Amino acid sequence: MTTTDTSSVITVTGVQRRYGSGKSAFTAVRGVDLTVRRGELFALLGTNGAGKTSLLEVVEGIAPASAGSVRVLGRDPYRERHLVRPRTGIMLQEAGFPADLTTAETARMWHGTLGAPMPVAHALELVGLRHRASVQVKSLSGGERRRLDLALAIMGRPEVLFLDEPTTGLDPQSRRDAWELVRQLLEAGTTVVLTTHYLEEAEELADRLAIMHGGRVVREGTVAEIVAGEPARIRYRTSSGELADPRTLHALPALLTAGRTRTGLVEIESHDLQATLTALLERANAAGEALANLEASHASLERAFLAVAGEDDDAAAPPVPELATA
Ligand SMILES: Nc1ncnc2c1ncn2[C@@H]1O[C@H](COP(=O)(O)OP(=O)(O)OP(=O)(O)O)[C@@H](O)[C@H]1O
Repeated sequence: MTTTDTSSVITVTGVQRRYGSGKSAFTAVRGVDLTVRRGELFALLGTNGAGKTSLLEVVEGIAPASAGSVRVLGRDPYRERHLVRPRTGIMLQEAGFPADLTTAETARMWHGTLGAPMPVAHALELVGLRHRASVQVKSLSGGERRRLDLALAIMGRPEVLFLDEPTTGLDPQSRRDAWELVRQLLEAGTTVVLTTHYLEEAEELADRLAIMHGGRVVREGTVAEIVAGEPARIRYRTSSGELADPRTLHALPALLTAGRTRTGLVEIESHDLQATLTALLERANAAGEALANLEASHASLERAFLAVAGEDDDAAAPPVPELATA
């Protein structure tokens, strides 16, 4: 157990999660170590089926780990659920409240289960749902339901908030409103763990993030740290002259690859954008060549994600060790 660092609100050590048994057993989480610090937003990204929800459920205390250990606020969230749950807020992918209740009735019902909740009207106000208070849940739009889920998750003023794909189905304005609300919660000191398929959301909100693939964390750090490991890219179009032939570019400094896109652009990958671009432009100027549609960009989180998604599940992965006792 690693709870000596008081700034760590969540510590995940060697966690595995296995479904089924015998020959049909499947290990969805294959040995994950993570730390989430107090007051930060930690985003968990990953390809479909990477194991994000499987891991999150263990951290939320909804399911036990098959191996390894988890501490949330210094406690085991599964075995000591009664101590941890009142201090956390959980927004699942599917909430599953009775569809015949109205928005306000649902919120009041939930309100009754909490220790020191904020008033129902305030929670609905924060997510922009007050005007829908008397509408039955089944008549809410998909995005309005997500906002109701969010209202319920924050109603108990949690110290740690888990948001599993909170803005799926929200229109762009509602998504930005939800981000603003999350920012306010962070400013008030809430620790947030978020899963999302919207990389822009992670770029906007995350202090640190992890990318999962095949049951493991394969990248972890700030957005800048993760992106720094990926090459920068230069593209241009030129129909004649030596710069039109990618094979003549091999002498450019910091060059990784040079080739052509399907649409005929010359595409260069570099590990030092400034050095490569400077040398390229000097050559173009000396030769009097015009580089049309010139584009130079550092790697984005999307590029880092796509690189992960293209990695073979087992190529870099050591075998999962035999399960230790949870
Ligand atoms: N109850 C279960 N029994 C067997 N396998 C399961 C079960 N739940 C999930 N899995 C498998 O575990 C793997 C991880 O699933 P999980 O839902 O954790 O992934 P995810 O990263 O949240 O995916 P997504 O982004 O698609 O929501 C998947 O291959 C899934 O099929």
